Amino acid sequence: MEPDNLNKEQDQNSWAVNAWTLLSKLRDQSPLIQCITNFVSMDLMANTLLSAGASPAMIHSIEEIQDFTPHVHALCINVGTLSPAWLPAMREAAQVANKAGKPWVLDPVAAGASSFRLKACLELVGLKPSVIRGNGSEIIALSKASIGATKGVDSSHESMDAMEAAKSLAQSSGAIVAVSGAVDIVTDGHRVVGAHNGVSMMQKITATGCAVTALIAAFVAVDPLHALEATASALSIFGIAGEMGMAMAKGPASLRMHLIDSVYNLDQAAVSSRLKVTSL
Ligand SMILES: Nc1ncnc2c1ncn2[C@@H]1O[C@H](COP(=O)(O)OP(=O)(O)OP(=O)(O)O)[C@@H](O)[C@H]1O
Ligand SMILES: Cc1ncsc1CCO
Ligand SMILES: [Mg+2]
Repeated sequence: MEPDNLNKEQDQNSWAVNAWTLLSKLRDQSPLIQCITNFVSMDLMANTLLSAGASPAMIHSIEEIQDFTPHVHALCINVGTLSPAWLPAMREAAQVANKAGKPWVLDPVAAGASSFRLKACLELVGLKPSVIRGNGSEIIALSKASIGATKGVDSSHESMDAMEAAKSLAQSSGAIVAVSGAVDIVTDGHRVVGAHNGVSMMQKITATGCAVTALIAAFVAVDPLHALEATASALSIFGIAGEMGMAMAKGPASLRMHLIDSVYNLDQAAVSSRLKVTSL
């Protein structure tokens, strides 16, 4: 084998070993993940976390944050069905998590759909999330801080179109930025990796993006010092489960079921034979 190919194969192996190690840790440690999330995603998000081995808690009332948030292992904030009443709780949860040294992850759903939403997302970005995960259109809107014609919660961009936006958002915010799509991009503003697993039918199930953001929170909870690697691993694991689920599915509704089963049943052989992460 050419030395270049040998290096790539070793790289691939070490990503697969790392992703499997993190999933195993998650299953052993069952981190508690607080999710302040939209009404559409609550079910799929909680079930994705449970099937991966984490312990989800959809606790969003501002009255509970001071008591509860210091004890979680990570926090996921998702603005999908945002209304003014929810914002103070999101703000406070992010601040309490920061104070307690707990990682938190932001999903800026439909960031470019309205000025209210964009302003809220930019404020949350300023509260120092460890990771921001959005689709291409969301990351472009956040990075340019501008609203515009959008398809709402769906992306009108390929993830690759958002590469420069992702790098610049990572540099300005200090967060790891992930853009989901055919290739999931993960960057710290300098290094960029692509996670290639997944099937396009995952876009036809609402809240798969929200669910993978929560899964990222769970992976970062078990490896907070390596958020880029944890993020790429979570995206890869979810993508592999999508591929395996698709082999049994007849359409989006049955893929949803098989996706959750595949996250639950994932073994080392599937991770090491299927995982594909490359430098971009
Ligand atoms: N074309 C594609 N091929 C393979 N996998 C894809 C493709 N598009 C998206 N995915 C995968 O589907 C999942 C959801 O990504 P998507 O970009 O649709 O998120 P989203 O737009 O935020 O979704 P939602 O808002 O409904 O939660 C991710 O795991 C992503 O890797
Ligand atoms: C469809 C939808 N609308 C607001 S949030 C959400 C879930 C996918 O982001
Ligand atoms: Mg989304």
